[in-house]
Amino acid sequence: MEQKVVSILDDKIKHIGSEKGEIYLVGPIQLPINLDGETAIFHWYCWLLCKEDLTDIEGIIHKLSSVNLAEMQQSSVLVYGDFEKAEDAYIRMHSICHTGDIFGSKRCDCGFQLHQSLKMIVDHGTGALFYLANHEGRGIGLFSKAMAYLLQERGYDTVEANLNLGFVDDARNYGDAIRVLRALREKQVKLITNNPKKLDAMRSAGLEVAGRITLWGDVSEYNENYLQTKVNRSGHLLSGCPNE
Ligand SMILES: Nc1nc2c(ncn2[C@@H]2O[C@H](COP(=O)(O)OP(=O)(O)OP(=O)(O)O)[C@@H](O)[C@H]2O)c(=O)[nH]1
Repeated sequence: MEQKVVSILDDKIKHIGSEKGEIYLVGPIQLPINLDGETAIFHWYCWLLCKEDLTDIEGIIHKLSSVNLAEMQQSSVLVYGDFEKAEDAYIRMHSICHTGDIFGSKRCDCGFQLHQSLKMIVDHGTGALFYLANHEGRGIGLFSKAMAYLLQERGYDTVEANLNLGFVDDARNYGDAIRVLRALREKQVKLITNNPKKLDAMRSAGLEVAGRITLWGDVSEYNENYLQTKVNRSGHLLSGCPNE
């Protein structure tokens, strides 16, 4: 392996080790993002979860070519502003949504929330958006979400559909994201969410959450039931909703 390659990458990989498994965090990488015609410069990091300690950058590179990472999803985080030192920072823990984020589906509000939370972070001046790749369908996976959608088309609500397919309503875990957050910032954060369970998950993991910022919008005939179910069955808080 070329020494030059090693020296380019060496100080761009952070090892976050614990008995819960190894995390390798690569970055920052400059990412100019188009937000309604304005370009905002974010710093992007991606992380890899690993059972074994790969010791050094050469060990990591060696491993990469022998595992098929494209068959697995990796999570990442977009950081804006002086994230480590600023007193006040916004955090969005965004669960991957293939249909809403990529295709722009209006059956949910995910695409809107992704875009809007990046804008909120930029307007605020400092923050980070965690894009959590193992959260599809609230943790049930894309194929199961497609089956859940079919049940929803026949009258089941989001929660019932998950339960009838043998899942819990919400199978998401924030453990790795919190470990990465801690490596990037130790000070308190404010969470962009309508979901009190996310707040509980952060707080019970020992994170100092100083407040919650609501994020409602893009209500349409296509996602009315979905949003209503969030409030009626999943405990999402309506405070701050424009139609409250
Ligand atoms: N199982 C299931 N998951 C869905 C459905 N629609 C969207 N999702 C997933 O829901 C996740 C987003 O979670 P939500 O419950 O909408 O919102 P939240 O993250 O709990 O709360 P907020 O922080 O307020 O957005 C994404 O992973 C989507 O893929 C659905 O109909 N069924």
